[in-house]
Amino acid sequence: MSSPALSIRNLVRIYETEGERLQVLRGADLDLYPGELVGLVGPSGSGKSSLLHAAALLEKPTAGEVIIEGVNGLSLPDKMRTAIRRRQVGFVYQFHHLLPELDALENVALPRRIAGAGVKEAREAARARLESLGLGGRLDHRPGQLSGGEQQRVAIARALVNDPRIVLADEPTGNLDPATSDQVFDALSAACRDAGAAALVATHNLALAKRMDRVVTLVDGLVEAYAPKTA
Ligand SMILES: Nc1ncnc2c1ncn2[C@@H]1O[C@H](COP(=O)(O)OP(=O)(O)OP(=O)(O)O)[C@@H](O)[C@H]1O
Repeated sequence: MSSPALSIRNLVRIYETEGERLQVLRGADLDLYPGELVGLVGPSGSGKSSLLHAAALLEKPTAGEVIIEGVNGLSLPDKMRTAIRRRQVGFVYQFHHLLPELDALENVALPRRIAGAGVKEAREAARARLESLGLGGRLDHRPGQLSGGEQQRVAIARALVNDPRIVLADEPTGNLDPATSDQVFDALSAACRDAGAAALVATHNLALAKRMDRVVTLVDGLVEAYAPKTA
């Protein structure tokens, strides 16, 4: 078997607010392999977003390791950690987080520009991603001129524009009606498979989760193989 695209080791996340101490992750471990699509489920408040944000190197957990390309990203100086995050990790949020004043092409090209590409290369990469997601006719539309499903597909294109090895998605269809949710999920899984990226997708939608290659669940701050409850 190939080596994992992402390994999470002994991840601990404690939130301390006004004297209150909440331990959300208690030593979570997870390996994510290239090309696989993994569902992350668990009750509201179980720590799915906390795990994804730590895995994306967006937030520093209390303890643990996030190993990408064989390196623990959490042990790196800020600049190097940011560089790995930009190059290797794509993130899709529940709400698209697109910049309202930029059109679809500019929104998708932006992370590629930030990663160092020239204007032409970034626009070409953005165009290719948007076209493969069925948005070739929407390149110059701003987010406010797009439907909810289209906005999420633009957000998926943006997450993939730097050809990351890892895609992390936090309830990417949670804000959509069931039919659109299915379409956006299909677009996300096809885009990840085409790119050979490993994907971890948090969802409350068990029907969607079961369409992934495997499902893991957060139980008492630990990652476990998903075991559906039997009646
Ligand atoms: N910055 C923070 N400060 C304090 N507590 C926080 C913070 N972020 C999250 N929490 C708490 O940590 C717990 C886990 O939150 P998290 O968002 O990771 O769960 P989740 O499984 O993604 O939930 P949901 O399914 O509702 O999105 C929750 O009880 C939440 O209130």
